[in-house]
Amino acid sequence: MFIQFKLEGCQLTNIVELTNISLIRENKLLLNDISWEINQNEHWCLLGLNGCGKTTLLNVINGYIWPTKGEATILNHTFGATNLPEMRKEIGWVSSSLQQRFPEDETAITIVLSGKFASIGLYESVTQEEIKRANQLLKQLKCQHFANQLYRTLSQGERQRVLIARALMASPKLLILDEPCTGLDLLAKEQLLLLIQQIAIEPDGPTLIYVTHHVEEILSCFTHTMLMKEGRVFSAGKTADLLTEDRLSAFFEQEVLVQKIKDRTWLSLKEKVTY
Ligand SMILES: Nc1ncnc2c1ncn2[C@@H]1O[C@H](COP(=O)(O)OP(=O)(O)OP(=O)(O)O)[C@@H](O)[C@H]1O
Repeated sequence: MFIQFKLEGCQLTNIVELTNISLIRENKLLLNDISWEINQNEHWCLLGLNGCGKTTLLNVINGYIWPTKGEATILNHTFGATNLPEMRKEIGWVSSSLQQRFPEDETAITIVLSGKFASIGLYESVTQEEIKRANQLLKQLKCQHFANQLYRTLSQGERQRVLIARALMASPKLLILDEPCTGLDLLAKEQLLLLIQQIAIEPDGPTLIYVTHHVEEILSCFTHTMLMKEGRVFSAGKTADLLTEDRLSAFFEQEVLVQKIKDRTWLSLKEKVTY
């Protein structure tokens, strides 16, 4: 078994339930009537071009941005009638923007331990049990050899793995991975994807939302995919039904060639890019 997860508390219905979410900022419609349902036993990939609203949507799911219209229920917490900080403890979030926010002088293991309290920096005392779990997570994410190294001295790939260990520290029910492969070389990226695949197939592991620009990062564990475009849902459903030449050509508004190699989908343009 990769990592032992404990899902505690009441039985969940849906993991994410967004109904007709719209968001207006500075007279711009950033999210346009988005409905999205994520059930247990599903893992989703969110694919979209730059600026289509992916990060904005994740901020709505985490309760950091309040939608202008629509309803959101995340892990049984209905916005407007819930304690958002409590809800956030059940959500792990890894993004490269988070990488810059940690104190310079903290070690990898301290960063992982802070995940228990969903804090940037460790301000609470920790138990031996928690230290044991942090070490176990570091080991399972292949980071044990730099557990006591200063976080600021780690490479980008090493930091991403530490941040995933941190996100898992509180046994989240939902784990959001926002472009975790940004800046990684080919091997570091494939190693990280392998670890993500292992987390996804854990029987009691968290539901995953994986955000990317790159179709080839959509692993076989991602049962469902949402294609997002200009603040809207372009298509959503079973991954196998979405990653077709017709659908992706319509999505990119450009003829694409789809190649399936070893459970992964690779895209290239049939013609030169058009503007
Ligand atoms: N507070 C704001 N006011 C006005 N426009 C905003 C605001 N926040 C975001 N935007 C705009 O909303 C759009 C969506 O931004 P968002 O960061 O969600 O995109 P994204 O899909 O995550 O992009 P990327 O893949 O490049 O990270 C962008 O055009 C951005 O400029």
